[in-house]
Amino acid sequence: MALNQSLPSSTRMSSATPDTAMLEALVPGYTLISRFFLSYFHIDLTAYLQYVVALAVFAVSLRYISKYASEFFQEYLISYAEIRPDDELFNHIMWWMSRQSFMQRTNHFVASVRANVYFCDSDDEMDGSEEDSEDDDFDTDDFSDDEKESQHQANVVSRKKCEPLRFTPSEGRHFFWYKGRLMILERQQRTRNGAWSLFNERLFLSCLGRNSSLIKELIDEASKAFQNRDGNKTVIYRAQRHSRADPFVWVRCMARSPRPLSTVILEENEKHNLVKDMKRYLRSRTRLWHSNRGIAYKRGYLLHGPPGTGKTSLCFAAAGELGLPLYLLTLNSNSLDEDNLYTLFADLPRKCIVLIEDVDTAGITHSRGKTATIKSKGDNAAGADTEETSTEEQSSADKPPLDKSVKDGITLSSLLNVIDGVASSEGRILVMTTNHVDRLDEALIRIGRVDMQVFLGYSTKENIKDLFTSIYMPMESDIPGNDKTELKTDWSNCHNIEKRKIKIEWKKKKIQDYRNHVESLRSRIHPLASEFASIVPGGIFTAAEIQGYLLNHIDDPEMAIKGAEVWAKELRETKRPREEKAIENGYY
Ligand SMILES: Nc1ncnc2c1ncn2[C@@H]1O[C@H](COP(=O)(O)OP(=O)(O)OP(=O)(O)O)[C@@H](O)[C@H]1O
Repeated sequence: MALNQSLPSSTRMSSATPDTAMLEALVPGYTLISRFFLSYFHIDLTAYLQYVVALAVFAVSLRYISKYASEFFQEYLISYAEIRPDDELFNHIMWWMSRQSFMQRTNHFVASVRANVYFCDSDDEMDGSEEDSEDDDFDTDDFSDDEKESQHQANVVSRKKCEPLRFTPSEGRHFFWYKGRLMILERQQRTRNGAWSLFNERLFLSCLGRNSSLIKELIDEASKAFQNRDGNKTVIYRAQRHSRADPFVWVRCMARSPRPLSTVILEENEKHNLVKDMKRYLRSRTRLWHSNRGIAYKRGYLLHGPPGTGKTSLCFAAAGELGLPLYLLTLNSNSLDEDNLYTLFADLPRKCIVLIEDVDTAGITHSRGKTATIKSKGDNAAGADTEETSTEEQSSADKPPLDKSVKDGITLSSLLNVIDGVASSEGRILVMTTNHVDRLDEALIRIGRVDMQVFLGYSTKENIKDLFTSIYMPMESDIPGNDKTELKTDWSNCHNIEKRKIKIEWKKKKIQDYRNHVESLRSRIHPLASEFASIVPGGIFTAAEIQGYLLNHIDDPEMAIKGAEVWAKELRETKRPREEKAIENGYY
């Protein structure tokens, strides 16, 4: 013992080597730490070896015990639900959370304005701000027109600056009470290669106890609340991806008030036949009829015609009329491949409209890529329509190819497989639009893939009259007092009862004046429409062009008529070279 004490410290250290080696294995860096203590504090950790070992063993076992205890706890004592970010439910929960009072009290949250993934379409709030603006118009009546205009502008600008703030739970655990029980929401985010990706997020909802009914109730409530705010609006989804590494998925982009079918001006028969056909297809007995006969339950439409003739508008109005969500898909992206397209179609709900706009510009016209053809033959071996495919290929081969035969992304073959292959999704309505129907491959528009074609052409005299009427004819909801705008006016800051009465009387008079103006406009609108149609030539302008002109004179139909001749002449001159070129190319 005395000998050991007289030895230099380095020798003492080396005599403890087997122990330190063991400690080094348990506590990496132990040797360095003990040397540090010895040289600077003159404390020999080896003297406390048994305590250090005990501590190390305790720390290691605690790690394991806590891991197993937490697993046991999660397995047997709590219920939890995982919500994946590629599921629409993720947005429902985040939106619902943002509305809960505990989000106002929490001290770690994500703050955002409307333009984010959960709140990209708070139409309800938008409507509110529009209503306010109408009140502004009434209240600024004492000013001159210029002052009124600049005050209105100032209001609009200030409203724009005041985007509503939304707070959602940030990464980590959040505790809150729901129906008297403690709930935990855990948001986990993992970055991929340093980049944030929505798809790497995970959301867990948990509560104490093995009964998960409360979590299900919460999810149900959040989902219903989210859907209820849409009311009868047409919800629009778009295929998009969050980063280059992610696949395309359907992302809800907005919910818009449905467009009345009557505001899409074209032959009455055409649009009613289209909607009637869609309605017939959606009946449950049609589904049964198809399944009894082994006929694929799907329906395709092609809307074609020059740009600005109402193809998209018609599709949107039909979605509103049928109460279906609209799924927008563009095939132009090089990174969209057959597998991804297939997944997108597989993810569609049972009843919806898929709109593929400008299908001719997707680089898949007239030509089935070599690789894709081989692929489609392979698919046919699995039971698809072999004979038909080969005849279609023959017909395609006869035509001069307009595009490269193979492109990155979607090939014609891929598209045909997805919309009409054996495993393609059933129940959806597919609408394709094009400006150049003659450029499309026959295979794409053959009966079965496209069951009805609707041509939307330049506006006829009758269409011009209808367009004029639909733009200037006041609607019931335009009249103040017929909707909630009048009731929403805030008189609360007007405490003087007499003054208040005067204000209300004043407002009533304003409304009456506006009603008189509307009545007078209503009685004049049809003769004005006929006059406008007699000036603007039929069969030359698109509805979009005419609408654009009329919107420039939105407050003054008489002025629109006055300037119509000059406008039509000038537009015709600018269009002439385009028309000639189009005729030369055989497009129209
Ligand atoms: N037939 C129509 N009836 C009423 N409005 C129309 C009509 N056609 C076009 N419009 C108006 O013109 C604008 C453009 O219409 P829309 O996008 O539906 O045309 P489109 O044929 O789909 O054009 P594109 O081929 O360029 O996609 C919209 O604001 C729409 O209100």
